[in-house]
Amino acid sequence: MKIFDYMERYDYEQLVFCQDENSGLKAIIAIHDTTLGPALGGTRMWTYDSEEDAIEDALRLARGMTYKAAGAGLNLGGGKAVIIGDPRKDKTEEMFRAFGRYIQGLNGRYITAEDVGTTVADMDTIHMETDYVTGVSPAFGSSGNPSPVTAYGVYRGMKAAVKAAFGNDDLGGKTIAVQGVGNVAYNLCRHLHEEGATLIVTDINKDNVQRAVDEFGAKAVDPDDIYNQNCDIFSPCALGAIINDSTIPQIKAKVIAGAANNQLREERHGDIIQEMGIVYAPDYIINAGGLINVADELQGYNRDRAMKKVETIYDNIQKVIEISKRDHIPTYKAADRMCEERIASMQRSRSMFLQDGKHELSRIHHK
Ligand SMILES: NC(=O)c1ccc[n+]([C@@H]2O[C@H](COP(=O)([O-])OP(=O)(O)OC[C@H]3O[C@@H](n4cnc5c(N)ncnc54)[C@H](O)[C@@H]3O)[C@@H](O)[C@H]2O)c1
Ligand SMILES: CC(C)C[C@H](N)C(=O)O
Repeated sequence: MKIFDYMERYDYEQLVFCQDENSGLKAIIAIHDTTLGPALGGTRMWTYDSEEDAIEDALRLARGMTYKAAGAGLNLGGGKAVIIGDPRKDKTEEMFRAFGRYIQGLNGRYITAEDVGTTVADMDTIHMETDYVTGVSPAFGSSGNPSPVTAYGVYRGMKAAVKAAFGNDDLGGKTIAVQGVGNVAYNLCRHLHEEGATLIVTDINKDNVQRAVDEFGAKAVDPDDIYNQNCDIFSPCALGAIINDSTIPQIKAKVIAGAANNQLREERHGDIIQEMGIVYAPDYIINAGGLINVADELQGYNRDRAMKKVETIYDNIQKVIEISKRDHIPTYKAADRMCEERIASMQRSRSMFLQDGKHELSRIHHK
């Protein structure tokens, strides 16, 4: 991979490599765009096959966060971090504290939170070294685990997409195939089950599957069989790039709405599913609930205020679908357009000089 070529193509600001021999930390922090504010995005811990895979994941996820924050109406930029390692075996206090010190060194350009493979306890450890971390334990006045809030946002966004596809937003009686029933999807399944949906689930983790079977009466299928299920909605809630050349021909659902980041392997896959008449709820719009929730910590966390903002995901999905119809473009392009327009217009307004500008880090700096 030619790193500068890649960074130039999507206009990345910064890529930081963190190495600490003592703790074994090998991490990458990618900052995509800070036009709207400091870059906020989670830290993923994963056993990457190669360093190149880890760099690419950090870069792709960081760019997604720029769009996620812009689409959700937040004054935040996009960034993401990855730690190379097995979250079940390789975590230590030294590692996360070393990582926290690297974040502190960026002096607020990047703020972290949870992602796949990291937990509230990890954020608490990072918090020993830096204030630039969210999703910390409620005991610190923070918002805690973002996953249930992400799940609620996905549930609301799914209803908006279902309304566009079926004429009303009732999920009762709908069959929903859920890929991955981890932190977010477990909570999502609870909302769907409560509304009377029939669930089909899969996961590579057998305990997670069993929990969904036991608690929500879900039907379990093998991971490779989730795409071709007879269902109304396909909900990808595991990892990215699962909408691709080999899965698309199998999909029978009328709606794709799930929590996973970077669901389209390539943009052209978004064009293909649009042509098939599938309503695709763009990932970074529908899964913004966790970001909205942790971002609220920067103002002094208020759960009611955060949840009110999470409700707007329903409206945002509707807005994207309207733009898609108006401009005759797929929903993923409509979402990009909506977010890019906001960033560009804020960029223009920020060129105006203010002697002492207010920004998102005021809370931290005025402590
Ligand atoms: N946690 C959040 O608040 C949040 C917010 C926005 C987006 N997301 C995204 O949502 C997705 C899920 O996040 P999470 O926090 O629930 O993670 P998680 O690790 O708790 O859950 C993911 C689940 O997917 C399963 N899985 C992995 N590969 C699979 C495969 N090939 N087939 C089937 N199952 C597979 C895992 O075993 C796990 O149970 C991720 O893509 C994450 O980036 C999460
Ligand atoms: C809680 C968020 C800041 C991070 C989350 N993992 C996301 O991708 O949106």
